[in-house]
Amino acid sequence: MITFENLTLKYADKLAIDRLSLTIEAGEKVAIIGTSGAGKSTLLAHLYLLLKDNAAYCSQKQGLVDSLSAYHNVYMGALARHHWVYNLVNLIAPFKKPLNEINELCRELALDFPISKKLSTLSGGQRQRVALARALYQEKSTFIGDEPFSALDPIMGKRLLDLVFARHETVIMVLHDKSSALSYFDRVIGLSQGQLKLDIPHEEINSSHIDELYSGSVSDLASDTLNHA
Ligand SMILES: Nc1ncnc2c1ncn2[C@@H]1O[C@H](COP(=O)(O)OP(=O)(O)OP(=O)(O)O)[C@@H](O)[C@H]1O
Repeated sequence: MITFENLTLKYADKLAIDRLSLTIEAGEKVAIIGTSGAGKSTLLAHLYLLLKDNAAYCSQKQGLVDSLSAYHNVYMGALARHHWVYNLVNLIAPFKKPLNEINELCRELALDFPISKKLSTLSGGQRQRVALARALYQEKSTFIGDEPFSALDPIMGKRLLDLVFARHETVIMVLHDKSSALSYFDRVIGLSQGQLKLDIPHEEINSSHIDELYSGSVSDLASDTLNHA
């Protein structure tokens, strides 16, 4: 589905991704882990650029509009599916079909308040779920998420992970939750200082691989695990 070799990405002089080669096949569920500043968000944003037509992207920045309702923020996920006149009328007087669909989606995400509520009045966890609802409402085959459950409790996070997996063929997600990375994903990729240090399939990964990546003692691991790449 996507492949690149020796990818290098910089912000001015700051190296963020360092000669990274990667292939991700359609249907894979890939977790991306690594310490803060390792280059995870930069890699994810690049993957989204490459997969844009078929992917929904839930970024850390969210890009929600505070002055609009939860309904309209979620509806933004469907803007590209409709004529601009339909979108404009729906902005002023929402149509029944998207209202019902978004009500149902918000119910699944445990957003138990009226969807007419303004974004500016929501909590961090509620905003994160509105951003997730907008991504789900895009109905794309690939989900790209940058810590999309970071503000949620673990039970809610796992419930929403199930939902994301059920609705997307391919999932590529940055997350810090070790147990989810180990138990849910087909493959775990680890970055350190912009370099690919781990690439291990589900059957072979264990928590010590992740601990070593986070403790910085991953250099020996790299040569073993990258054979799977
Ligand atoms: N807009 C920017 N301008 C300059 N440097 C940046 C910018 N965004 C990120 N960086 C730098 O690029 C490197 C990679 O950043 P990135 O956000 O991809 O890391 P990350 O692994 O996602 O971190 P975190 O877990 O904290 O979100 C870091 O050293 C960061 O300081």
